[in-house]
Amino acid sequence: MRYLVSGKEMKLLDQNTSQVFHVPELVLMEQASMAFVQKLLLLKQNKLSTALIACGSGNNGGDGLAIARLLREQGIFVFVWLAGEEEGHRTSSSYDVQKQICSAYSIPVVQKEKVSAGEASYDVVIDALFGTGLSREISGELANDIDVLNQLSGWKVAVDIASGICSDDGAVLGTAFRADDTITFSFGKKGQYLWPGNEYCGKVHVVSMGITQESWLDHKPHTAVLEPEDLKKLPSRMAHTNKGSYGKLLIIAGSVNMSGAACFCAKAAYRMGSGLVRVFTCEQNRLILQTKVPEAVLVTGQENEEETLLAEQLQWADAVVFGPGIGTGQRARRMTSTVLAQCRVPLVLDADALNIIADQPELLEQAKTDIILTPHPGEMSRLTKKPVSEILTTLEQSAETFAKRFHVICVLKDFHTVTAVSDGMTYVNLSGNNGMATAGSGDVLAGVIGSLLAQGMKAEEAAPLGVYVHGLAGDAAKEKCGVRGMMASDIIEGLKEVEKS
Ligand SMILES: NC(=O)C1=CN([C@@H]2O[C@H](COP(=O)(O)OP(=O)(O)OC[C@H]3O[C@@H](n4cnc5c(N)ncnc54)[C@H](O)[C@@H]3O)[C@@H](O)[C@H]2O)[C@@H](O)CC1
Ligand SMILES: [K+]
Repeated sequence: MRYLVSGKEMKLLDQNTSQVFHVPELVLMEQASMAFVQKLLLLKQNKLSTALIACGSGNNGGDGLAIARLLREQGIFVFVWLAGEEEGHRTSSSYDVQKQICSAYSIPVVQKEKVSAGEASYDVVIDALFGTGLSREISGELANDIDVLNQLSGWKVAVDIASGICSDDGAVLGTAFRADDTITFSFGKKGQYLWPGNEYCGKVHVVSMGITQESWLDHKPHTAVLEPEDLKKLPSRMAHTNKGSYGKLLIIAGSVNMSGAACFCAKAAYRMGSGLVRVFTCEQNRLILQTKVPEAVLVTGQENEEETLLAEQLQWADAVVFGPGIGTGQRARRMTSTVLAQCRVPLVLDADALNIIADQPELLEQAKTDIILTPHPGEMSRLTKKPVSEILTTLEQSAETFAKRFHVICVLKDFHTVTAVSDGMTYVNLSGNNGMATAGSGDVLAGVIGSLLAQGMKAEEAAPLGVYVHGLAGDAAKEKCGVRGMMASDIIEGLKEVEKS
């Protein structure tokens, strides 16, 4: 697991490193610039001969000037564009020092007219206009400067973060540099991974520059990303075990004409390691389920006995998934009330269950168990009565607010799904790909998380780990069938590969 930080947190880390550990700002700047250059050369395998470095007037610009000097040492023809100064902005003291050094080494400075005329081309265009200090919309000439940079040909690389992207939430403040790669210092910044910032920052590379975990002091980071080493947290398999050792999962899913959701969910749960899965569904789905997932035990009942049967099944289970394909009719509404009132084991609420709860979110307050909700932005919009556009641009905040308000775990699904758990941690998921935007993908996720819960994982661990594993399964599916042809069943097959990774 590694942490992601906001701009404010990065400033705090910076201050603590300078004030408590006595590392001067210029030392950090030098280390950052050296790490940047090392990574840059590694990425292009030393095949660079010309570079343009656009510098703002703060410390991001100071980095840019130091990078110019270090690239020159490597025999690269560098040109710096002092865009911040040209626009009359106040310079930082470290920027002033770096500029003096650049002048002493006669590093060539180009003016805007020359850059915008496109007279010269550069192998790499480096953006050092703004970093984590960006605090308001970019306007006027500086906005135009960014447009000029975006129109240049060549490889585009941002120093720390693409200028114009808010480090906290990924918003575009006015306009933004479009980077192919971003080389960032010490910790990933949240805005590099949240939409739309992720599209502007390109591939993000975190390099070390001398700020360590010790600089957190008493402050606790609260946003994290899971990594391959976190797979060690998956429930272990013991030698002398049987199917009962790996949890009893109840999946309440499917309705007339909706059998697929139950199939995907149950199959995914078995592929995730469950020993026993029961599917509570309607009688019409018997044939298809018994053909597609013969391993699952089916429970169906007549309308007059369904409530009693459901209550019995809730008693049997170690964990429950409720919602995929149940519809939003009277039967589904009755079941929602029963499940929320009577379930005493960890519960995943997905799909139609979320649409029903959207009409009565207070039902969540009555529940007496750990609840994980897995809405996509459309379902979240119905749950919160906020437009989808707002949910998409405030993904982390939306998940966190909902989790806190209802004391639940909120898995807000998107390209980079955000999971807010009730203890205050939030996870941004980086596994997965756009091939997973396909029908049934959400049912697979619900089955994966449900399976981990039934195997005894705590809800606050099962939710982010399930999301991560689901993404890895999607990545394995991409290897086999690409993104266009990927179907939910391929993601289920991909689950088999995760263990090997
Ligand atoms: N955190 C650290 O410890 C280190 C940070 N370094 C660099 O320093 C950067 C942060 O530097 P700064 O805090 O000086 O900030 P920036 O260089 O990102 O921005 C410069 C200044 O521009 C002003 N500004 C903000 N928004 C503006 C807007 N829309 N239009 C015009 N002016 C605006 C602000 O006063 C801000 O301080 C990092 O991104 C990184 O590149 C490195 O030098 C290494 C050490
Ligand atoms: K930048």
